[in-house]
Amino acid sequence: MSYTPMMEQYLKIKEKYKDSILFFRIGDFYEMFFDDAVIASKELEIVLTGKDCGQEERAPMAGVPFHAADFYIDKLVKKGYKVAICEQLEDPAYAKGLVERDVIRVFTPGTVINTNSLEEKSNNYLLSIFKEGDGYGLSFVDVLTGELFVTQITKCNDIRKIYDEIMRYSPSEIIANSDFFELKKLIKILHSSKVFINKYEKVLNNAEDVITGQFHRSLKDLKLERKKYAIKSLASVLLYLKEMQKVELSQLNNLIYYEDNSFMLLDNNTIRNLEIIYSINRDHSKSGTLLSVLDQTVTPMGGRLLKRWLEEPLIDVEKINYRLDSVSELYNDYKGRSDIRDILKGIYDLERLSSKLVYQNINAKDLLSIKISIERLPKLKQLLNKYNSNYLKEIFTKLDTLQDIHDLIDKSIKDDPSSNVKEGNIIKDGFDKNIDELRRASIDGKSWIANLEAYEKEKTGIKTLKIGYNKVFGYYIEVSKSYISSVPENYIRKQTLANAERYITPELKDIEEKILGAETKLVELEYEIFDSIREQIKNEIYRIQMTSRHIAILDVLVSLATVAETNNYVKPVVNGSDRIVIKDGRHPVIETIMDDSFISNDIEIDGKKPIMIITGPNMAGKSTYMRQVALIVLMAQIGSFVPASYAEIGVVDRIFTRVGASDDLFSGQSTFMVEMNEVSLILNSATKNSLIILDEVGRGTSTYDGMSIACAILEYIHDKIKAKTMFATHYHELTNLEDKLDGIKNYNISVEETDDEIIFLRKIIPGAADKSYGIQVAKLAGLPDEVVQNAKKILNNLENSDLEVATTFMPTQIDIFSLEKETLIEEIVGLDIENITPIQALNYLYDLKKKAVSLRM
Ligand SMILES: Nc1ncnc2c1ncn2[C@@H]1O[C@H](COP(=O)(O)OP(=O)(O)OP(=O)(O)O)[C@@H](O)[C@H]1O
Repeated sequence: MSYTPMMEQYLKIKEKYKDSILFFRIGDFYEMFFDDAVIASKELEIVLTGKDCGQEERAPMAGVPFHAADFYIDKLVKKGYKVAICEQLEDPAYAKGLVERDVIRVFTPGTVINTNSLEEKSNNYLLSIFKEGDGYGLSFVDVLTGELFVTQITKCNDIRKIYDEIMRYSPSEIIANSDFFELKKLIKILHSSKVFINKYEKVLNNAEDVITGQFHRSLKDLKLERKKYAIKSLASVLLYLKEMQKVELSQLNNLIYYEDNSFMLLDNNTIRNLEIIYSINRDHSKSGTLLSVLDQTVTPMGGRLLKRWLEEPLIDVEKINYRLDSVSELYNDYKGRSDIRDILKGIYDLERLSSKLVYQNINAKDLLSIKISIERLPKLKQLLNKYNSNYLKEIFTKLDTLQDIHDLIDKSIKDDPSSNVKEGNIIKDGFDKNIDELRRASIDGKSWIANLEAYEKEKTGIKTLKIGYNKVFGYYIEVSKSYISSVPENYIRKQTLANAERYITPELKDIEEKILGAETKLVELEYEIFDSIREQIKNEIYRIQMTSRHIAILDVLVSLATVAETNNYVKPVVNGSDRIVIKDGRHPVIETIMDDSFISNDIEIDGKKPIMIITGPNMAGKSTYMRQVALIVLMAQIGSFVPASYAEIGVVDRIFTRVGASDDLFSGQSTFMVEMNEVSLILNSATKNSLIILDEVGRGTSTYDGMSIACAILEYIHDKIKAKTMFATHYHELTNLEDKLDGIKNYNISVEETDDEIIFLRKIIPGAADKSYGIQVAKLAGLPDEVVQNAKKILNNLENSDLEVATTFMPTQIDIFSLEKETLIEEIVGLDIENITPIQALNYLYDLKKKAVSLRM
C-alpha cells in the first residue's frame, strides 16, 4: 500500500528536518504525525489521534490551531526542541491538486523570539563554538537585538576557561563544530543549566566571504583579521541562522570583537557567589541580587543592557569615568532625570520591534508602537541638550529622532488598524488614490444594495423583504413564508429556512460582483502597500537599532543615578592605583533587606599590604564583609555609584571568589576536589591586579592538611601573585603569618562577650580574633543545653591542657551519623579530653552542630 499524496509530501519534507518537530499546515491547523505527534501530545498535553495515511494503520496525529501556534511553538522550544514550520505556499481554494508546501522557518532555543511579549527583559543568545587543536572561536548572537560578540581563545588547555567565557552570556543554545571530548563534559554541565547543544559542521571553506557578505565590511574593519578561530565560529553561526530563519539577517549589524582582556572576566563561580544576576537559591530568581537592586530601568532594552554591564564590568579607567561622570550629572539633576524617565517610559521595545520587521511578522499595530516611541524622541533630545558630560553629549549628538519613519507611519497607517495584515483596514484615507477609490466602490456598493432592497420591496409589495449576506452564496433576498405567493418569477430559489426562503437575482449578483471584487482588491492592495511601507522601514533598521541602543544606555545611566540617590550611594574615585579604600561601605543587597540596622565597614588595602586575614566567630559577618567589598568594586567598574561614604577603587582585572562548598560541576569530584580545582584556577589565573576572596579555604579536609594548604596558598599569593586578597578563616594559627610576611595584615570582626552571651558588633577591626566563640554561636543556633554545657567543660579542659601533646583521638573516626541523641551525649562525655587539640575540638563542635541540627529535624 502506498501513502496518500499528502502523506508522501509530508514524509519528503520531514526527511529534511529530521531533528525538528514538523508543524505541517493543513487549513487552519498545524498537524504533526508519527513520532512528532507522540512527542507533541506528551509535551503540549494535547490529544493524540490518528489520520488515514494510505496504510493499514492510521498515522498518529496531533494538531494545534494556527492562531494559537505561537504559544505551542514557544513551549516546545523552551523544552529544547526545534520546531520547523511548514506552510501552504498557495491558497488551497485555487490550488490544482495537492497544495504546495515547504518549511519557512525553524525555531530553535537560541533563535526563538517571543514577539508577543514586548516587555520581556532577557537576552537570548545563540553561541557557536569552533574548535581546532587548542584554539577556540566563540560567537554569541542575539537575534533580537542584532548584536554579535565574537572572541577567540588560543592555546587553551583548560576547558573551564571556555566554560567561564560561555557563561558570560549564558546562551540558551550552542552549536559546535564537533563533539570534542571536552565539549561532552561541558554538555553535562550546561545541560543542567538548560543549554541546548548540537553539532553543526558545515564545511567552511568560504568563511571569510560569508562574513564580509553579511556585514559589507572588510575583516580588518571588523577587527577579525587573522582571527581564524573567531572567523570560523562566526561564519558557521551565520550559516546556521540563514538555514533556520530563511530570511536575510538584516538586523545583525552590531558586531563586537572583544579580547578576553577587554572586560573584567567574572568566572561563573563568582557571578553565582556574589549573586550578581541570579540568586544562589535553587529557583535562580532575580530577587535578592545586585541586578534587582540596580535595575530601575523603564525600557526592556535598558533592562537588558544593565544586565550586560553587570556581566562585563570595564577595566579601562577612562571608559569607567566616562560612565560615572554621566551618572553623576544625572544624579545632580533630579528634575531632568525624572523628565527623561517619564519620556522613556512610553517607549516600546524597539529592539524587539526591529527584529519583527526582519521576520516579516510585524503588523500595523506594531508600526504604531514604533511611531508612538519615535514621537517621544524630539523631546528626549531636547532634554539632553543641557548636559556637559561626554557620554550624555554623545547620546545627544548621535540620537537619531527618526522623523522620516514617524512621518511615513503617521500618514499611511490608520489610528486603529486591524492587527491582521491580511484583513484590510490598515491604510489611512488619502494615502493612496487607488485605495480611496476601492473604498468608495465598496461603500457605494453598500448603498446600491440598500437601494435595490427598497426597489424590490416596492415592486413586489413584500414588506418583510430584505437583502442579506452569507459566506456560502453571497448576497441573497430573503422573503418570509407568508409572502411566498408574491415572489416574482425571476427570483431563483437558493435556500429554504424554517420561516423564510432565500433567493438570488441576476441583478443582485451583478452588484455583488462589483462590491466583493472591490473589497477583495482593497484588502489585497492594502496588504501590498503595507508590505512596501514595512520594507521601507526595514531598510532603516540600522538607524532604529542605533536609536534603540542610545535609549538603552540613557535608561541605564538614569537608572544608576536614581538608585544612587534612593540608596544613598557615593561616586567612587576610580583610577589605576593599586589601592582599594572604602569608608563606611555597605552590602548593596543586604542593606536593602535590613532597613537601617546594617553596620557599615571600612577597608584599606593596597599593593604593599595586599592580604587581609579575617577571623571572627561564625555569623560575625566575614562573608558579608568580603562580598560587599567585591560588589562595591564591581559596581564602581560598571560605572555605578557605590554604597559607602567614600570609595577609591584602583581597577581590578578580575574578581575571584572561592566561597563555601559548591556544586560538583566537573563530575566525579568530591567537594574538596572541587574546592582545590577552583583554588588552582585562581592561583593560575590571578594577577597582581586581581581581587581574590577566599572564604574558609581548606575546610573540606582534615584540619592539619587544610591548615597547611591554606597557609601555603597564602604564601604563594603573597610571594608570587601579590593580588589583593581577603582570606576568612577559622584557623587561628594562620594569623601568625602576619609576623612572618610583610604583605599580610590581620583583621577580625568584633564581638562583645557578656556573661554567657555574645553580641555581634559587625565591625571589622585590626588584629586577630582572640577566640572563636564557637560554643556561644552553637548555643545561639539552638544546640541542646546539655551539649553546650558539656562542650564548655571540654573546652575548659582543653584550654588548660598542653597544646603540643600529640593526639590519638580523631573525631572523624566516630560515626556520628549513626548515633542516637542519647549516645551522642555519652560520646561527648567519653572523649579523650586530655589529648584533644583545640582545632580538633572545634572541628568536633562544628560536626556536632550539624548532627544535632539534623537530629532535631
Ligand atoms: N555589617 C552587617 N550589619 C548587619 N548585619 C550583618 C552584617 N554583616 C552580616 N550581618 C548578618 O549576619 C549574618 C551572617 O553573616 P555572614 O554569613 O557574613 O557571617 P560569617 O562570619 O561569614 O559566618 P560563617 O563563618 O558562619 O560563614 C548575615 O546573614 C547578616 O544577616
